[in-house]
Amino acid sequence: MAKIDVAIIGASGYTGLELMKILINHPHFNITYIATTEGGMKASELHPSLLGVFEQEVLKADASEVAKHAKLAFLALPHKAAMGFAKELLDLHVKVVDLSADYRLELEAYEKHYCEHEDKEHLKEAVYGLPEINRAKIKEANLIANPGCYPTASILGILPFLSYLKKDAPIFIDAKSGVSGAGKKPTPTAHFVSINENIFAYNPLKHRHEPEIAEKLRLVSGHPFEVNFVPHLLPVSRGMLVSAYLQTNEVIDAKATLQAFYKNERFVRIREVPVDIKSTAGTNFCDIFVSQKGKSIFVSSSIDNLLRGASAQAVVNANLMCGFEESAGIPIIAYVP
Ligand SMILES: NC(=O)C1=CN([C@@H]2O[C@H](COP(=O)(O)OP(=O)(O)OC[C@H]3O[C@@H](n4cnc5c(N)ncnc54)[C@H](OP(=O)(O)O)[C@@H]3O)[C@@H](O)[C@H]2O)C=CC1
Ligand SMILES: CC(=O)N[C@@H](CCC(=O)OP(=O)(O)O)C(=O)O
Repeated sequence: MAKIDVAIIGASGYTGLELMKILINHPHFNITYIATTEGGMKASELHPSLLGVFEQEVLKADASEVAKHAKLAFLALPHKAAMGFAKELLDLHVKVVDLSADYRLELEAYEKHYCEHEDKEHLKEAVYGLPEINRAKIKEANLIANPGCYPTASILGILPFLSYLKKDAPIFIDAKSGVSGAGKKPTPTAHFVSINENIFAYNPLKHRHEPEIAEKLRLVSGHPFEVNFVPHLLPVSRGMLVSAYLQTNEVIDAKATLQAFYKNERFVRIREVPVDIKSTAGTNFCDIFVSQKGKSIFVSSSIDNLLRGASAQAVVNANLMCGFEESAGIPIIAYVP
């Protein structure tokens, strides 16, 4: 089978590196174009870990050049920078998997929580790339809005219980992320001295992922659940642990419900003991554990923020868009110990 040529824009960042690591060995994709804002170096100069492994030239990002070299492009750019580029690529008939938040939300919510949208036309056709809820649509899509890392872990944990939830009870989500979730640009909170042997909440009840989680739960359930979301920064490089506290209408068998819901899903694993971040680090798995006391449910999920939360999920989406096996080239062996 002929390989499909793909581009990575934003190759200098953390998710750009993870995309390269997955795509270098992918059975059906060929990296033909990689770019940063300025270009002019080799991939191994951007990321010394690629020395002797992947020496491709990094170019200055240019949409018309992408269209000459690739059928599909991964955008690993910050919000706002991504939509300008995506618009150009889509007009040139290049399929796009956008890792940023630019196409994830309905217009009104996006403009309330981010900025004015510069590509309202394509926003209408974007498909939210969480395969467990949108697999059929992803297969037909030209533009994928790859989900945020916190929303991926949160939605996957809550989804099996949505139809049993008490409609007037708020959903509480306590989330913790490794520092790579903030991207490679150093910030005061990500400084070694601030984060080492420390833990703290940030943007409690006003993080931009709260509306993303609420919107997707509403679209699946038809009910506007109140979502209360509090993220924390963990003193680790990668990994994400999300715990949700739920109330059901009736007493259900939570574990049986969870198992039945995900029985055919390759990248969701149901754990018998509370989940941990090391068992999913380096993989596309979302591990989920559930415990209950009558109608009160504790559901906890773990993902690698850079992989299931970004780059590996992006490649799963590209696999589906191109008619390949969903799991082709997707990492499944965790970085343990
Ligand atoms: N890190 C994570 O865990 C997750 C990240 N995401 C999303 O994926 C996208 C990429 O994230 P990540 O790789 O972590 O980010 P990084 O900050 O590590 O990398 C982003 C890259 O984009 C390039 N860039 C291009 N235009 C701009 C600009 N205007 N301002 C700043 N940088 C620019 C920069 O490289 P250069 O200037 O060299 O071109 C930079 O290396 C983001 O939208 C992020 O929100 C989503 C889920 C999880
Ligand atoms: C630890 C940390 O800072 N995490 C980021 C979210 C991760 C991410 O990149 O999500 P988006 O794709 O929506 O930007 C944050 O809280 O903003």
